[in-house]
Amino acid sequence: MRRILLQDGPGRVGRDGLADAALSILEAGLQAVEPGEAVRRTVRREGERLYAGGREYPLEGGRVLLLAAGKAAGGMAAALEEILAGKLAGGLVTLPAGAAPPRLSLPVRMAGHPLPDEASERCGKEVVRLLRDARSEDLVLVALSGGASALWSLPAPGIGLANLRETTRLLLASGAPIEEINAVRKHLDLLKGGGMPLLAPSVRWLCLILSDVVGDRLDLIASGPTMPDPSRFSDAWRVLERRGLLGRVPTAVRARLADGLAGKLPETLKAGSPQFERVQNVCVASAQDALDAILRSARARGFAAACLTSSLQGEASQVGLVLGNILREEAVYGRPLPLPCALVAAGETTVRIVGEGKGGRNLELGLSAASRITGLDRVLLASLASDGVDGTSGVAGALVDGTTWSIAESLGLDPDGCLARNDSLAFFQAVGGLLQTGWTGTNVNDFSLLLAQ
Ligand SMILES: Nc1ncnc2c1ncn2[C@@H]1O[C@H](COP(=O)(O)OP(=O)(O)O)[C@@H](O)[C@H]1O
Ligand SMILES: O=C(O)[C@@H](CO)OP(=O)(O)O
Repeated sequence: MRRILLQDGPGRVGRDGLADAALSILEAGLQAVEPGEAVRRTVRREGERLYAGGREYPLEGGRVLLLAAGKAAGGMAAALEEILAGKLAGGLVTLPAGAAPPRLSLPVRMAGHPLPDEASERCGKEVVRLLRDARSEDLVLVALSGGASALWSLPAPGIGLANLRETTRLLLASGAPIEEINAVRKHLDLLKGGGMPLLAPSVRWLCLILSDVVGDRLDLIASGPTMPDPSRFSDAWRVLERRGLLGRVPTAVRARLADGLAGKLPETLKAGSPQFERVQNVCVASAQDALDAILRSARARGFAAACLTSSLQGEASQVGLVLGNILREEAVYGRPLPLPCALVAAGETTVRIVGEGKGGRNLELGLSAASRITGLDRVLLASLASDGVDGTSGVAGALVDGTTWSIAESLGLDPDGCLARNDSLAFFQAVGGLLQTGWTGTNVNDFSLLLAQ
Protein backbone atom coordinates (compact mmCIF):
# COMPACT_ATOMS: atom_id res chain seq x y z
CA MET A 1 0.00 0.00 0.00
CA ARG A 2 1.38 3.41 -1.03
CA ARG A 3 1.81 5.68 2.04
CA ILE A 4 1.30 9.43 1.96
CA LEU A 5 3.68 11.36 4.21
CA LEU A 6 2.78 14.76 5.62
CA GLN A 7 5.59 17.23 6.13
CA ASP A 8 4.81 19.28 9.24
CA GLY A 9 5.82 22.85 9.81
CA PRO A 10 5.67 25.54 12.44
CA GLY A 11 1.85 25.56 12.64
CA ARG A 12 -0.77 23.04 13.68
CA VAL A 13 -1.05 21.48 10.21
CA GLY A 14 -1.24 17.74 10.58
CA ARG A 15 -1.09 17.73 14.38
CA ASP A 16 -4.56 16.28 14.86
CA GLY A 17 -6.43 13.08 14.06
CA LEU A 18 -8.22 14.77 11.18
CA ALA A 19 -5.03 14.82 9.09
CA ASP A 20 -4.38 11.13 9.84
CA ALA A 21 -7.90 10.34 8.65
CA ALA A 22 -7.39 12.36 5.47
CA LEU A 23 -4.18 10.52 4.60
CA SER A 24 -5.73 7.08 5.21
CA ILE A 25 -8.78 7.97 3.12
CA LEU A 26 -6.63 9.15 0.21
CA GLU A 27 -4.39 6.08 0.52
CA ALA A 28 -7.50 3.91 0.10
CA GLY A 29 -8.18 5.80 -3.13
CA LEU A 30 -4.67 5.11 -4.47
CA GLN A 31 -4.93 1.46 -3.49
CA ALA A 32 -8.14 1.06 -5.51
CA VAL A 33 -6.36 2.06 -8.72
CA GLU A 34 -3.24 -0.05 -8.31
CA PRO A 35 -2.50 -0.82 -11.99
CA GLY A 36 -1.54 -4.50 -11.61
CA GLU A 37 -4.82 -5.24 -9.82
CA ALA A 38 -6.77 -3.22 -12.39
CA VAL A 39 -5.28 -5.35 -15.19
CA ARG A 40 -5.96 -8.62 -13.32
CA ARG A 41 -9.60 -7.57 -12.81
CA THR A 42 -9.96 -6.96 -16.57
CA VAL A 43 -7.90 -9.69 -18.26
CA ARG A 44 -8.29 -13.42 -17.72
CA ARG A 45 -6.34 -16.29 -19.22
CA GLU A 46 -7.54 -19.84 -19.63
CA GLY A 47 -4.83 -21.97 -21.21
CA GLU A 48 -4.39 -20.80 -24.78
CA ARG A 49 -7.15 -18.17 -24.56
CA LEU A 50 -7.10 -14.61 -23.25
CA TYR A 51 -10.37 -12.87 -22.33
CA ALA A 52 -10.89 -9.11 -22.04
CA GLY A 53 -13.67 -6.64 -22.75
CA GLY A 54 -16.08 -9.40 -23.73
CA ARG A 55 -13.78 -10.77 -26.46
CA GLU A 56 -11.65 -13.87 -26.73
CA TYR A 57 -8.06 -13.80 -28.00
CA PRO A 58 -6.43 -17.11 -29.02
CA LEU A 59 -2.80 -17.19 -27.86
CA GLU A 60 -1.63 -19.94 -30.21
CA GLY A 61 -0.75 -19.57 -33.87
CA GLY A 62 1.07 -16.26 -33.62
CA ARG A 63 3.34 -14.23 -31.38
CA VAL A 64 2.19 -11.99 -28.52
CA LEU A 65 3.85 -8.57 -28.19
CA LEU A 66 3.44 -6.14 -25.30
CA LEU A 67 3.97 -2.40 -25.70
CA ALA A 68 3.46 -0.40 -22.50
CA ALA A 69 3.98 3.28 -21.76
CA GLY A 70 2.94 5.77 -19.11
CA LYS A 71 3.24 6.41 -15.42
CA ALA A 72 1.48 3.11 -14.64
CA ALA A 73 3.35 1.07 -17.28
CA GLY A 74 5.46 -0.83 -14.72
CA GLY A 75 2.53 -2.29 -12.78
CA MET A 76 0.42 -2.96 -15.88
CA ALA A 77 3.31 -4.70 -17.67
CA ALA A 78 4.23 -6.78 -14.60
CA ALA A 79 0.67 -8.11 -14.32
CA LEU A 80 0.53 -8.87 -18.04
CA GLU A 81 3.91 -10.66 -17.97
CA GLU A 82 2.52 -12.84 -15.18
CA ILE A 83 -0.77 -13.54 -16.96
CA LEU A 84 1.00 -14.29 -20.25
CA ALA A 85 3.77 -16.42 -18.73
CA GLY A 86 5.53 -18.37 -21.48
CA LYS A 87 3.68 -16.54 -24.25
CA LEU A 88 5.30 -13.10 -24.62
CA ALA A 89 7.58 -12.92 -27.65
CA GLY A 90 8.81 -9.36 -27.13
CA GLY A 91 7.90 -5.75 -26.55
CA LEU A 92 8.89 -2.55 -24.82
CA VAL A 93 7.97 -0.79 -21.56
CA THR A 94 8.54 2.96 -21.16
CA LEU A 95 8.28 4.92 -17.90
CA PRO A 96 9.06 8.52 -16.96
CA ALA A 97 12.70 9.14 -16.01
CA GLY A 98 12.90 9.20 -12.21
CA ALA A 99 10.26 6.51 -11.63
CA ALA A 100 11.44 3.31 -9.96
CA PRO A 101 12.35 0.87 -12.78
CA PRO A 102 10.28 -2.30 -12.40
CA ARG A 103 11.86 -5.76 -12.63
CA LEU A 104 10.51 -7.19 -15.87
CA SER A 105 11.59 -9.64 -18.55
CA LEU A 106 10.78 -7.14 -21.32
CA PRO A 107 13.17 -4.26 -22.03
CA VAL A 108 12.39 -1.24 -19.81
CA ARG A 109 13.30 2.30 -20.94
CA MET A 110 13.03 5.61 -19.12
CA ALA A 111 12.11 8.70 -21.16
CA GLY A 112 11.28 12.39 -20.73
CA HIS A 113 8.08 13.69 -19.11
CA PRO A 114 6.25 16.09 -19.39
CA LEU A 115 8.49 17.09 -22.32
CA PRO A 116 9.57 14.40 -24.79
CA ASP A 117 13.33 13.86 -25.11
CA GLU A 118 15.74 11.81 -27.25
CA ALA A 119 14.83 8.67 -25.29
CA SER A 120 11.14 9.27 -26.14
CA GLU A 121 12.02 9.40 -29.82
CA ARG A 122 14.18 6.26 -29.55
CA CYS A 123 11.22 4.47 -27.93
CA GLY A 124 8.91 5.73 -30.69
CA LYS A 125 11.24 4.28 -33.31
CA GLU A 126 11.49 1.01 -31.37
CA VAL A 127 7.67 0.75 -31.35
CA VAL A 128 7.65 1.25 -35.13
CA ARG A 129 10.31 -1.44 -35.62
CA LEU A 130 8.43 -3.94 -33.45
CA LEU A 131 5.16 -3.28 -35.27
CA ARG A 132 6.68 -3.44 -38.75
CA ASP A 133 7.92 -6.95 -37.94
CA ALA A 134 4.47 -8.07 -36.71
CA ARG A 135 2.48 -10.56 -38.81
CA SER A 136 -1.28 -10.89 -39.20
CA GLU A 137 -1.51 -13.88 -36.83
CA ASP A 138 0.19 -11.90 -34.03
CA LEU A 139 -1.55 -10.29 -31.06
CA VAL A 140 -0.32 -6.86 -29.97
CA LEU A 141 -1.16 -5.90 -26.39
CA VAL A 142 -0.82 -2.23 -25.61
CA ALA A 143 -0.91 -0.94 -22.01
CA LEU A 144 -1.39 2.81 -21.81
CA SER A 145 -1.59 5.30 -18.99
CA GLY A 146 -1.21 9.06 -18.64
CA GLY A 147 2.22 10.36 -19.50
CA ALA A 148 2.67 8.20 -22.58
CA SER A 149 2.22 11.17 -24.93
CA ALA A 150 5.63 12.42 -23.87
CA LEU A 151 7.26 9.00 -23.42
CA TRP A 152 6.71 7.76 -27.01
CA SER A 153 7.39 10.28 -29.75
CA LEU A 154 7.52 10.00 -33.50
CA PRO A 155 7.63 13.57 -34.77
CA ALA A 156 5.86 13.98 -38.13
CA PRO A 157 8.01 14.71 -41.21
CA GLY A 158 9.48 18.22 -41.03
CA ILE A 159 8.65 18.66 -37.32
CA GLY A 160 11.61 17.17 -35.42
CA LEU A 161 11.90 16.52 -31.70
CA ALA A 162 13.03 20.03 -30.74
CA ASN A 163 9.94 21.63 -32.29
CA LEU A 164 7.61 19.06 -30.75
CA ARG A 165 9.24 19.66 -27.38
CA GLU A 166 8.96 23.45 -27.63
CA THR A 167 5.31 23.28 -28.70
CA THR A 168 4.54 20.95 -25.77
CA ARG A 169 6.30 23.34 -23.38
CA LEU A 170 4.27 26.31 -24.61
CA LEU A 171 0.99 24.39 -24.38
CA LEU A 172 1.70 23.13 -20.85
CA ALA A 173 2.43 26.64 -19.62
CA SER A 174 -0.59 28.15 -21.38
CA GLY A 175 -3.22 26.75 -19.03
CA ALA A 176 -4.76 24.68 -21.84
CA PRO A 177 -6.65 21.55 -20.72
CA ILE A 178 -5.53 18.11 -21.91
CA GLU A 179 -8.11 17.90 -24.74
CA GLU A 180 -6.54 20.99 -26.31
CA ILE A 181 -2.92 19.93 -25.70
CA ASN A 182 -3.49 16.51 -27.18
CA ALA A 183 -5.49 17.82 -30.17
CA VAL A 184 -2.25 19.59 -31.16
CA ARG A 185 0.11 16.70 -30.30
CA LYS A 186 -2.02 14.29 -32.37
CA HIS A 187 -1.32 16.42 -35.45
CA LEU A 188 2.44 16.68 -34.95
CA ASP A 189 3.33 13.11 -33.99
CA LEU A 190 2.66 10.01 -36.11
CA LEU A 191 2.14 7.57 -33.21
CA LYS A 192 -0.71 9.62 -31.73
CA GLY A 193 -4.35 10.00 -32.83
CA GLY A 194 -4.79 6.40 -33.98
CA GLY A 195 -1.33 6.18 -35.54
CA MET A 196 -0.37 2.78 -34.15
CA PRO A 197 -2.83 0.51 -36.03
CA LEU A 198 -1.68 2.16 -39.27
CA LEU A 199 1.75 0.65 -38.68
CA ALA A 200 0.44 -2.92 -38.46
CA PRO A 201 -3.17 -2.94 -39.71
CA SER A 202 -3.44 -6.73 -40.10
CA VAL A 203 -2.59 -7.79 -36.51
CA ARG A 204 -5.09 -8.16 -33.67
CA TRP A 205 -4.90 -5.40 -31.06
CA LEU A 206 -5.95 -5.33 -27.43
CA CYS A 207 -5.27 -2.00 -25.74
CA LEU A 208 -5.68 -1.72 -21.97
CA ILE A 209 -5.99 1.84 -20.71
CA LEU A 210 -5.72 3.34 -17.22
CA SER A 211 -7.56 6.65 -17.46
CA ASP A 212 -6.14 9.92 -16.13
CA VAL A 213 -8.49 12.09 -18.16
CA VAL A 214 -11.68 13.75 -16.90
CA GLY A 215 -14.65 11.88 -18.41
CA ASP A 216 -12.39 8.94 -19.45
CA ARG A 217 -12.28 9.90 -23.15
CA LEU A 218 -10.01 7.12 -24.40
CA ASP A 219 -8.88 9.08 -27.45
CA LEU A 220 -7.31 11.67 -25.14
CA ILE A 221 -5.40 9.38 -22.78
CA ALA A 222 -1.80 9.23 -23.99
CA SER A 223 -3.11 11.03 -27.15
CA GLY A 224 -5.07 7.92 -28.16
CA PRO A 225 -2.53 6.00 -30.28
CA THR A 226 -5.00 3.12 -30.82
CA MET A 227 -8.21 5.20 -30.91
CA PRO A 228 -10.05 6.98 -33.72
CA ASP A 229 -9.34 10.71 -33.46
CA PRO A 230 -12.35 13.06 -33.50
CA SER A 231 -10.07 16.13 -33.76
CA ARG A 232 -8.95 17.71 -37.04
CA PHE A 233 -6.12 19.99 -38.19
CA SER A 234 -8.58 22.88 -37.81
CA ASP A 235 -9.02 22.03 -34.08
CA ALA A 236 -5.26 22.01 -33.51
CA TRP A 237 -4.96 25.37 -35.26
CA ARG A 238 -7.82 26.85 -33.17
CA VAL A 239 -6.14 25.70 -29.93
CA LEU A 240 -2.95 27.58 -30.80
CA GLU A 241 -5.03 30.61 -31.79
CA ARG A 242 -7.11 30.54 -28.58
CA ARG A 243 -4.02 30.21 -26.36
CA GLY A 244 -2.13 33.01 -28.17
CA LEU A 245 0.51 30.55 -29.41
CA LEU A 246 0.15 30.75 -33.21
CA GLY A 247 2.94 33.32 -33.43
CA ARG A 248 5.09 31.58 -30.79
CA VAL A 249 5.24 27.96 -31.92
CA PRO A 250 8.14 27.01 -34.24
CA THR A 251 7.60 27.87 -37.92
CA ALA A 252 7.67 24.18 -38.91
CA VAL A 253 4.72 23.48 -36.59
CA ARG A 254 2.64 26.33 -37.97
CA ALA A 255 3.53 25.26 -41.53
CA ARG A 256 2.43 21.63 -40.97
CA LEU A 257 -0.88 22.67 -39.41
CA ALA A 258 -1.45 25.16 -42.25
CA ASP A 259 -0.78 22.40 -44.82
CA GLY A 260 -3.24 20.16 -42.97
CA LEU A 261 -5.84 22.94 -42.95
CA ALA A 262 -5.36 23.41 -46.69
CA GLY A 263 -6.05 19.70 -47.25
CA LYS A 264 -2.47 18.92 -48.30
CA LEU A 265 -2.06 16.32 -45.52
CA PRO A 266 -4.40 13.45 -44.62
CA GLU A 267 -6.46 13.89 -41.46
CA THR A 268 -5.86 11.42 -38.60
CA LEU A 269 -7.92 8.19 -38.70
CA LYS A 270 -11.58 8.71 -37.86
CA ALA A 271 -14.19 6.37 -36.32
CA GLY A 272 -15.29 3.76 -38.86
CA SER A 273 -11.84 3.52 -40.50
CA PRO A 274 -11.15 -0.13 -41.42
CA GLN A 275 -7.82 0.04 -39.52
CA PHE A 276 -9.79 -0.16 -36.25
CA GLU A 277 -11.73 -3.32 -37.13
CA ARG A 278 -9.20 -5.52 -35.30
CA VAL A 279 -8.60 -3.10 -32.41
CA GLN A 280 -10.27 -3.31 -29.01
CA ASN A 281 -9.67 -0.58 -26.39
CA VAL A 282 -10.61 -1.36 -22.78
CA CYS A 283 -10.44 1.01 -19.80
CA VAL A 284 -9.09 -0.93 -16.79
CA ALA A 285 -9.51 1.75 -14.09
CA SER A 286 -10.18 5.44 -13.65
CA ALA A 287 -10.73 8.13 -11.06
CA GLN A 288 -14.25 6.71 -10.51
CA ASP A 289 -12.73 3.62 -8.86
CA ALA A 290 -10.59 5.77 -6.58
CA LEU A 291 -13.56 8.02 -5.73
CA ASP A 292 -15.68 5.03 -4.74
CA ALA A 293 -12.91 3.78 -2.45
CA ILE A 294 -12.40 7.25 -0.95
CA LEU A 295 -16.12 7.53 -0.13
CA ARG A 296 -16.21 4.01 1.35
CA SER A 297 -13.15 4.70 3.47
CA ALA A 298 -14.53 8.03 4.74
CA ARG A 299 -17.85 6.44 5.68
CA ALA A 300 -16.09 3.59 7.46
CA ARG A 301 -14.38 6.26 9.60
CA GLY A 302 -17.73 7.80 10.57
CA PHE A 303 -17.85 10.71 8.11
CA ALA A 304 -20.94 11.57 6.09
CA ALA A 305 -19.40 11.51 2.62
CA ALA A 306 -20.24 12.75 -0.86
CA CYS A 307 -18.57 13.35 -4.19
CA LEU A 308 -18.79 17.00 -5.29
CA THR A 309 -17.67 16.27 -8.85
CA SER A 310 -15.47 13.96 -10.87
CA SER A 311 -14.98 16.70 -13.48
CA LEU A 312 -13.03 19.28 -11.52
CA GLN A 313 -11.52 21.68 -14.05
CA GLY A 314 -10.54 25.34 -14.24
CA GLU A 315 -7.67 27.54 -13.08
CA ALA A 316 -6.31 25.89 -9.91
CA SER A 317 -6.28 29.04 -7.77
CA GLN A 318 -9.92 29.82 -8.67
CA VAL A 319 -11.04 26.26 -8.01
CA GLY A 320 -9.23 26.46 -4.65
CA LEU A 321 -11.32 29.49 -3.65
CA VAL A 322 -14.57 27.68 -4.48
CA LEU A 323 -13.59 24.52 -2.59
CA GLY A 324 -12.44 26.64 0.36
CA ASN A 325 -15.83 28.37 0.42
CA ILE A 326 -17.63 25.02 0.39
CA LEU A 327 -15.52 23.83 3.33
CA ARG A 328 -16.31 27.08 5.18
CA GLU A 329 -20.03 26.43 4.63
CA GLU A 330 -19.61 23.01 6.22
CA ALA A 331 -17.64 24.32 9.20
CA VAL A 332 -19.92 27.29 9.93
CA TYR A 333 -23.37 26.02 8.94
CA GLY A 334 -22.97 22.24 8.81
CA ARG A 335 -24.29 21.99 5.26
CA PRO A 336 -24.75 20.48 2.74
CA LEU A 337 -23.75 17.40 4.79
CA PRO A 338 -24.07 16.94 8.56
CA LEU A 339 -20.75 16.98 10.47
CA PRO A 340 -18.41 15.18 10.58
CA CYS A 341 -18.25 15.13 6.80
CA ALA A 342 -15.98 14.34 3.89
CA LEU A 343 -16.43 15.93 0.48
CA VAL A 344 -14.28 14.86 -2.44
CA ALA A 345 -13.66 16.22 -5.91
CA ALA A 346 -11.64 14.63 -8.69
CA GLY A 347 -10.40 16.08 -11.94
CA GLU A 348 -7.57 18.07 -13.38
CA THR A 349 -7.26 21.80 -12.89
CA THR A 350 -4.88 23.93 -14.96
CA VAL A 351 -2.34 26.63 -14.18
CA ARG A 352 -1.38 29.41 -16.56
CA ILE A 353 2.29 29.88 -15.77
CA VAL A 354 3.29 33.51 -15.44
CA GLY A 355 6.02 33.32 -12.76
CA GLU A 356 9.37 31.64 -12.30
CA GLY A 357 8.55 29.65 -9.15
CA LYS A 358 8.15 25.93 -8.58
CA GLY A 359 4.85 24.27 -7.83
CA GLY A 360 1.92 22.39 -9.23
CA ARG A 361 -1.82 22.63 -9.67
CA ASN A 362 -2.62 20.80 -6.40
CA LEU A 363 -0.29 23.03 -4.42
CA GLU A 364 -1.82 26.15 -5.96
CA LEU A 365 -5.34 24.86 -5.29
CA GLY A 366 -4.46 24.20 -1.64
CA LEU A 367 -2.72 27.55 -1.15
CA SER A 368 -5.69 29.39 -2.56
CA ALA A 369 -8.22 27.36 -0.51
CA ALA A 370 -6.29 28.21 2.67
CA SER A 371 -7.38 31.84 2.31
CA ARG A 372 -11.05 30.85 2.60
CA ILE A 373 -10.78 28.61 5.68
CA THR A 374 -8.42 30.73 7.74
CA GLY A 375 -9.38 30.84 11.43
CA LEU A 376 -11.66 27.79 11.24
CA ASP A 377 -11.18 24.90 13.60
CA ARG A 378 -11.39 21.16 12.76
CA VAL A 379 -11.32 21.55 8.99
CA LEU A 380 -8.80 20.58 6.34
CA LEU A 381 -8.39 20.33 2.61
CA ALA A 382 -5.88 17.95 1.02
CA SER A 383 -5.18 18.07 -2.70
CA LEU A 384 -3.19 15.24 -4.24
CA ALA A 385 -1.82 14.26 -7.66
CA SER A 386 -2.48 10.53 -7.89
CA ASP A 387 0.76 9.99 -9.84
CA GLY A 388 2.69 11.38 -6.87
CA VAL A 389 4.34 14.28 -8.67
CA ASP A 390 2.53 17.61 -8.91
CA GLY A 391 3.94 19.84 -11.66
CA THR A 392 7.52 20.92 -10.98
CA SER A 393 7.18 20.60 -7.18
CA GLY A 394 8.60 17.09 -6.79
CA VAL A 395 5.88 16.37 -4.18
CA ALA A 396 2.37 14.94 -4.56
CA GLY A 397 0.24 17.72 -3.12
CA ALA A 398 -0.57 19.77 -0.04
CA LEU A 399 -2.78 19.78 3.04
CA VAL A 400 -4.10 23.04 4.45
CA ASP A 401 -6.18 23.89 7.50
CA GLY A 402 -7.49 26.93 9.36
CA THR A 403 -3.99 27.87 10.53
CA THR A 404 -2.11 27.70 7.22
CA TRP A 405 -2.77 31.25 6.04
CA SER A 406 -2.08 32.95 9.37
CA ILE A 407 1.17 31.01 9.89
CA ALA A 408 2.33 32.17 6.48
CA GLU A 409 1.60 35.76 7.40
CA SER A 410 3.33 35.40 10.76
CA LEU A 411 6.41 34.16 8.89
CA GLY A 412 6.34 37.26 6.74
CA LEU A 413 5.34 35.31 3.62
CA ASP A 414 3.08 36.90 1.05
CA PRO A 415 0.69 34.09 0.03
CA ASP A 416 -0.85 36.09 -2.84
CA GLY A 417 2.64 36.88 -4.10
CA CYS A 418 3.54 33.16 -4.00
CA LEU A 419 0.48 32.45 -6.15
CA ALA A 420 1.29 35.27 -8.54
CA ARG A 421 4.83 33.94 -9.00
CA ASN A 422 3.63 30.28 -9.28
CA ASP A 423 5.80 29.71 -6.23
CA SER A 424 3.52 27.43 -4.22
CA LEU A 425 6.32 24.99 -3.33
CA ALA A 426 8.28 27.66 -1.43
CA PHE A 427 5.07 28.60 0.43
CA PHE A 428 4.47 25.06 1.70
CA GLN A 429 8.14 24.43 2.43
CA ALA A 430 7.87 27.34 4.87
CA VAL A 431 4.46 26.66 6.44
CA GLY A 432 4.35 22.84 6.26
CA GLY A 433 1.64 20.65 4.79
CA LEU A 434 3.44 19.12 1.81
CA LEU A 435 2.24 15.61 0.90
CA GLN A 436 4.90 13.18 -0.29
CA THR A 437 4.53 9.78 -1.92
CA GLY A 438 7.23 9.55 -4.59
CA TRP A 439 5.99 8.22 -7.96
CA THR A 440 2.97 6.13 -6.97
CA GLY A 441 3.12 3.91 -10.06
CA THR A 442 -0.48 4.81 -10.93
CA ASN A 443 -2.15 7.87 -12.47
CA VAL A 444 -5.87 8.74 -12.39
CA ASN A 445 -6.42 12.52 -12.05
CA ASP A 446 -6.06 14.68 -8.94
CA PHE A 447 -8.16 14.48 -5.77
CA SER A 448 -9.25 17.21 -3.38
CA LEU A 449 -10.55 15.92 -0.06
CA LEU A 450 -12.39 18.28 2.31
CA LEU A 451 -12.92 17.19 5.91
CA ALA A 452 -14.89 19.03 8.58
CA GLN A 453 -15.61 17.78 12.08
N1 LIG B 1 5.43 26.51 -10.90
C1 LIG B 1 4.30 25.89 -11.18
N2 LIG B 1 3.20 26.10 -10.42
C2 LIG B 1 2.03 25.49 -10.70
N3 LIG B 1 1.85 24.64 -11.72
C3 LIG B 1 2.90 24.40 -12.51
C4 LIG B 1 4.17 25.00 -12.29
N4 LIG B 1 5.01 24.57 -13.26
C5 LIG B 1 4.29 23.73 -14.05
N5 LIG B 1 3.01 23.63 -13.61
C6 LIG B 1 1.91 22.89 -14.20
O1 LIG B 1 2.21 21.52 -14.11
C7 LIG B 1 1.56 20.85 -15.19
C8 LIG B 1 2.37 19.62 -15.54
O2 LIG B 1 2.42 18.90 -14.34
P1 LIG B 1 2.37 17.35 -14.23
O3 LIG B 1 2.16 17.02 -12.80
O4 LIG B 1 3.54 16.79 -14.94
O5 LIG B 1 1.04 17.07 -15.05
P2 LIG B 1 0.42 15.67 -15.40
O6 LIG B 1 0.29 14.93 -14.11
O7 LIG B 1 -0.89 16.03 -16.01
O8 LIG B 1 1.38 15.05 -16.34
C9 LIG B 1 1.51 21.84 -16.33
O9 LIG B 1 0.23 21.80 -16.87
C10 LIG B 1 1.79 23.19 -15.68
O10 LIG B 1 0.72 24.07 -15.86
O1 LIG C 1 0.00 11.33 -21.76
C1 LIG C 1 -0.90 12.18 -21.85
O2 LIG C 1 -1.34 12.58 -22.93
C2 LIG C 1 -1.56 12.78 -20.63
C3 LIG C 1 -3.02 12.37 -20.60
O3 LIG C 1 -3.18 10.99 -20.63
O4 LIG C 1 -0.94 12.37 -19.44
P1 LIG C 1 -0.05 13.36 -18.55
O5 LIG C 1 -0.87 14.59 -18.32
O6 LIG C 1 0.25 12.60 -17.31
O7 LIG C 1 1.19 13.67 -19.34
